[in-house]
Amino acid sequence: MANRGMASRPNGQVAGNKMCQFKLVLLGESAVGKSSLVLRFVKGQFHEFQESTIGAAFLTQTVCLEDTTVKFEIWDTAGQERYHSLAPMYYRGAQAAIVVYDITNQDSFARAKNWVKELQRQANPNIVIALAGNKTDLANQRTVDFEEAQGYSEDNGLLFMETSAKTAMNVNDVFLAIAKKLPKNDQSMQSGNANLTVEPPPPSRSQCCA
Ligand SMILES: Nc1nc2c(ncn2[C@@H]2O[C@H](COP(=O)(O)OP(=O)(O)OP(=O)(O)O)[C@@H](O)[C@H]2O)c(=O)[nH]1
Repeated sequence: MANRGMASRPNGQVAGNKMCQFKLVLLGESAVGKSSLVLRFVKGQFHEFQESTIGAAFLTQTVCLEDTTVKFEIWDTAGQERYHSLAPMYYRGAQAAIVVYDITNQDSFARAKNWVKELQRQANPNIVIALAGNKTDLANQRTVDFEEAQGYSEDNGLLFMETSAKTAMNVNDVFLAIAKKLPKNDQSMQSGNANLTVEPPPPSRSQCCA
């Protein structure tokens, strides 16, 4: 999805564009589709039998805005309860988070609200949070109202979208909306010919630019 129709460098940066790098974390109950959303966004793929994440997974993807290339360093966390205590390592220092629930599972919505609370208390105070109601392709099994989640998001200053990793609905759009909302200040930008090497950073790294 990145750089379509534009001259790009090997690191995904568009020539002449400013480069900006952000750490983004995905949180949410197990099996809501966090890994599937990342796989769709990064590789354009979907697996019906996606394996449950152990610990966390790291991937990167770039998004091109008008004059800025935004590189996301994505930490896909494991949703199983036994990994809960690891989560702060991944959300600390993150500039963005996607909290995911499954629209067919009320419990996962309640869990998502708890993640939002935890982020608001313990993460970077300026963190951009998006709430994603995933599996909209299963709308006939819906148990979480769109309006309820939208109202909750408005009350809590969150971006909100319903998504489907299976059909790709709104997947790129969530990341794009986050990229647009993130502050592009001097600290997060590099000029056009910057040559970034991106290695999996330690989870506690807090600055967005190499
Ligand atoms: N129908 C449908 N199934 C989905 C969607 N997204 C994910 N799934 C399925 O839901 C299951 C769980 O997906 P994962 O991506 O592994 O979920 P996860 O939140 O990363 O789970 P953990 O790694 O355990 O935290 C898999 O069988 C996926 O194929 C979707 O949008 N629609």
